[in-house]
Amino acid sequence: MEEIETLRLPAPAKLNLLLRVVGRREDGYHLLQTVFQFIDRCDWITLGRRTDGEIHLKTPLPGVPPEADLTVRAARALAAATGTRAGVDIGIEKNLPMGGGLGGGSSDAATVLVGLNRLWHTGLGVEALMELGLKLGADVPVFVNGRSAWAEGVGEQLTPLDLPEPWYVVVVPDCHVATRTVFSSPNLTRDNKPIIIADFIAGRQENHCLPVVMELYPEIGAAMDDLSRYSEPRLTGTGACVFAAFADERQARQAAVDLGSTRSVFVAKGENLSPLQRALGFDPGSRQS
Ligand SMILES: C[C@@](CO)(OP(=O)(O)O)[C@H](O)COP(=O)(O)OP(=O)(O)OC[C@H]1O[C@@H](n2ccc(N)nc2=O)[C@H](O)[C@@H]1O
Ligand SMILES: Nc1ncnc2c1ncn2[C@@H]1O[C@H](COP(=O)(O)OP(=O)(O)O)[C@@H](O)[C@H]1O
Repeated sequence: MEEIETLRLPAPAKLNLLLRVVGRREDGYHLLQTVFQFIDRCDWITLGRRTDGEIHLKTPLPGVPPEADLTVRAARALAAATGTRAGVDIGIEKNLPMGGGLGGGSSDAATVLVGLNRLWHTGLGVEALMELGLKLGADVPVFVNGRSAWAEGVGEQLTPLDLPEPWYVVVVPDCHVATRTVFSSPNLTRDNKPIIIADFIAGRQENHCLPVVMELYPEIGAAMDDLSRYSEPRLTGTGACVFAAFADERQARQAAVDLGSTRSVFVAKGENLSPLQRALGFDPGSRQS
């Protein structure tokens, strides 16, 4: 069988369709209830095999030292866990705004874990990859698993959900939100009562970070006001991006054209199977990686 030398794979964005803060762990991390859905807007990751054991980032991102980049950290984590002597050249085509609440960094890391596990023949199962990913960021496991999900804990306790797959208009406000800033605000309500999945299915879609985010970043409230002229606006994660769902692609595209005269905006389709797993030909329901 011919050896694969290079893989080029998508790293999709996620939206948080709900984000609730229901407590705090001893280490200060917040306990969440959230719903993740993927969208077909993606970064693209290229992985080229090296035989010298080096892990090299060919396309460093502005403001992110290569050793801090989540793709490099993911590759190092997989190498350390498996003891492989293989190396890799990593390329990132960045389409997702950084600090946008779309999970781009976490998704890049997940794509490296899943892609390199294949390129390097390291043979870890999906659970082991999710566990490695969790050490890199709370959002990495859902991108490794690749199914829309209800999540609890810090986002690692996943229950796959079969959701409607609407069109989304996503507005990218002109500001970056540091997740840490939002979670360290004294004004964040941290003791909300937990709900159950059926409550979400019945229509709950609040984001408990929204009041703090609107107070710290007025630009995000302004973007929500603009989007609310077309459909009900929501915040993804701790922001900055806001989004609204449309049943119809034409309406979504028309809203994006209107908003696009003054704002950075894109249209994307909700997807319950991640574009990464689709690209790798994973059978939904199969646990093979
Ligand atoms: C809020 C969510 C929802 O999907 O997404 P984003 O808005 O960042 O995309 C995630 O849980 C983001 O998880 P993760 O990607 O691990 O967050 P990081 O940026 O590493 O977190 C930065 C800091 O925020 C605080 N933090 C983060 C997550 C959490 N559940 N509780 C916290 O208190 C911690 O102080 C942490 O050191
Ligand atoms: N490959 C990467 N892509 C994006 N951000 C990265 C990456 N590696 C490290 N980071 C750091 O992670 C931070 C959060 O990135 P990102 O995942 O895009 O935002 P969010 O968590 O708001 O969805 C960035 O501001 C950056 O400093």
